[in-house]
Amino acid sequence: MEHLTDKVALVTGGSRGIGRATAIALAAEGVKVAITGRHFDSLQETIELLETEATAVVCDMQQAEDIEAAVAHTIETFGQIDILVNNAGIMKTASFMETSLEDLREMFETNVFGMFQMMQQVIPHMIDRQSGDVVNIASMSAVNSSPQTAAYSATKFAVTGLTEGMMREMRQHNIRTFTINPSAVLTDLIGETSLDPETMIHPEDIADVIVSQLKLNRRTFIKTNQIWATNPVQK
Ligand SMILES: NC(=O)c1ccc[n+]([C@@H]2O[C@H](COP(=O)([O-])OP(=O)(O)OC[C@H]3O[C@@H](n4cnc5c(N)ncnc54)[C@H](O)[C@@H]3O)[C@@H](O)[C@H]2O)c1
Ligand SMILES: CC(=O)[C@H](C)O
Repeated sequence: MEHLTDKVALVTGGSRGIGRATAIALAAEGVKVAITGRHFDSLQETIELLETEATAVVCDMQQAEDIEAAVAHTIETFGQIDILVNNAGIMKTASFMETSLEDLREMFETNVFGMFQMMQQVIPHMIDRQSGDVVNIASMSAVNSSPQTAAYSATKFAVTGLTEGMMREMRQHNIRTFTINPSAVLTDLIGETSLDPETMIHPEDIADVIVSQLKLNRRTFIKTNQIWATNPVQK
């Protein structure tokens, strides 16, 4: 297994949920962490939980100049980026006929275009160093689409396509790319559910999977996974 100590990670959407849990888990491994999000105060709350060198940057994934500035800040602060965790995302649920074009666009802006721009900013630094790890959070909604989530699913299917093609181009540069496909995780994004929270996946469980995959010997990686709750029960 690889050690992650002294590596540098940039985690998007680090203010809560899966992003916060991942930042905490990476920090516990000795990784220096930069987190991004839209609100300075909630980013600061995460920073206080990190037992490592850490920095926070306000960055709206819908703004290309914010993404550029966040990457520049991370490189200026830590000198490199070894691990990019593309986690920031939104979900708006509605029946197909009630889905507005505006909501579809907003989800594509954050979940797909933001991720695309973040990768285009970070990957050149990884190519220069002939090493890097990109972790893209897709979803089980990238595998199966369902009533009420056709538009969200479309963004996550797009994440899969974007990620796989990029991965096939970049592995010749020793860049590993992991697509993470969780089912329902207990976070603000999922909101109220009929499931007993204790039986759902918790954000820390996703963080554990990410850390364990990153620790694999660099000659190998898990291209895509599917993370399920063992026995989700109704409340
Ligand atoms: N919770 C689930 O059931 C679940 C399941 C599968 C995949 N996912 C994916 O996991 C990722 C994280 O979701 P979560 O469940 O932790 O949700 P969350 O709502 O708790 O966190 C989402 C994070 O993304 C940030 N974010 C949203 N829009 C942004 C923007 N425009 N610019 C910058 N930051 C922005 C938020 O501020 C927040 O920090 C998302 O990509 C989501 O689609 C979640
Ligand atoms: C919210 C989500 O992405 C689903 C449940 O996989």
